[in-house]
Amino acid sequence: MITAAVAGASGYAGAEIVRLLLAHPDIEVGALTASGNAGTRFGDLAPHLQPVADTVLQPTSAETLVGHDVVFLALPHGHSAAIAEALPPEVTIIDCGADFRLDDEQDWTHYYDTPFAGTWPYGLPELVRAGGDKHRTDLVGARRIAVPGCYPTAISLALAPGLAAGVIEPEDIVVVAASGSSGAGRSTKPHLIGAEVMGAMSPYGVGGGHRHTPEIERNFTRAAGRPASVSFTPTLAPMPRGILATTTARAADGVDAAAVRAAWERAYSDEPFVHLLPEGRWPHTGSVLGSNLVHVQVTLDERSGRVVAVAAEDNLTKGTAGAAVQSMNLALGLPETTGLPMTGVAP
Ligand SMILES: NC(=O)C1=CN([C@@H]2O[C@H](COP(=O)(O)OP(=O)(O)OC[C@H]3O[C@@H](n4cnc5c(N)ncnc54)[C@H](OP(=O)(O)O)[C@@H]3O)[C@@H](O)[C@H]2O)C=CC1
Ligand SMILES: CC(=O)N[C@@H](CCC(=O)OP(=O)(O)O)C(=O)O
Repeated sequence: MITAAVAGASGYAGAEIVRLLLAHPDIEVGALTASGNAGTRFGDLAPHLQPVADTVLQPTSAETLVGHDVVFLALPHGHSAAIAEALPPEVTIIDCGADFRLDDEQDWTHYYDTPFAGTWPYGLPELVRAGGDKHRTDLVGARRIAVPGCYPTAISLALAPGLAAGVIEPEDIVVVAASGSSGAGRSTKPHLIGAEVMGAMSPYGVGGGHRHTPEIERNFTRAAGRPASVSFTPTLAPMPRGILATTTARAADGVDAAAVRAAWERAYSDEPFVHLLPEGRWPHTGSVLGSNLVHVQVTLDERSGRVVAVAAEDNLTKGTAGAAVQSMNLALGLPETTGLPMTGVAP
């Protein structure tokens, strides 16, 4: 058996990793850690995870994590580098935080308030690059992996096939995405209190202010093979889980609807977790909840000359914990789909 520890198990992302690991046939769940909740019985915070309900949360430190084959970090950003440095190089570390996602130090410094820690392979196996190669190749055998942000997963998977195929232009991309409130984590924030969220929607990070903007732009630049620019507006939706990302980009000259469809089919026909819906069907967050799937649809709006691609995911599953476990499978040489839910929980 392969042993795995989860740092930050008391949070939403960490608990979702535990849920997936409990269904993984090759993994034995070891230490679960927290910060202020250290010393608490895990079942008091995550009563849905009965098999480990009596596990007591330990403090988050290299001492409590060492000795496991795999360590998942689901901590606020800025806390991963010190822990990673203190663990032996042979331990597989999967970081769900932002610390190792970006490769441009200036971008990091602009959007985050901690020192730049470096760049690890990016845990989005299905994301295509210019030339057709996918990020999967970076993850096989890797010992350090950075899981993408939840918005960049849905947004990048929605539009990258068109950029890699040259059927859309990389400048002037517009993205509006709605997220359930679990995307913000478990700690109470005034704008996330039930009465503020229920029955209402609102944008935030408007005007290029959201920290996922450079991550999305970097992914699109890699897909296009030339600089991409994105206007990204996130919105908060009155639901616990799920992201619906609507992306649009200018169609390249002379491109028709068949060429657009063919680009997305080529990118995703062999992907177990990215499902291009039949023509005319549009993604719905309720259909992917609890699963590691991303549903995608694309069309050419001939009137505006823009391609519209929409993706739906569960922010906590494919948007975080599922990507973490899928990346772990690749890192350890296990079949990529092992232990990952292919079915959702609708309605
Ligand atoms: N929620 C989501 O959809 C996604 C989250 N992520 C990333 O995953 C990470 C965790 O997010 P999420 O689970 O949502 O957040 P939560 O707020 O739900 O959980 C945060 C976790 O970190 C622990 N923690 C808090 N402060 C510290 C500290 N100073 N040192 C060590 N541990 C600390 C908390 O412990 P305690 O409970 O004891 O306070 C808790 O276990 C973040 O980096 C986030 O960006 C990535 C993609 C999507
Ligand atoms: C609804 C909501 O608040 N969502 C979070 C994104 C969650 C995520 O992916 O966060 P990390 O980049 O921190 O890993 C936000 O917009 O900040």
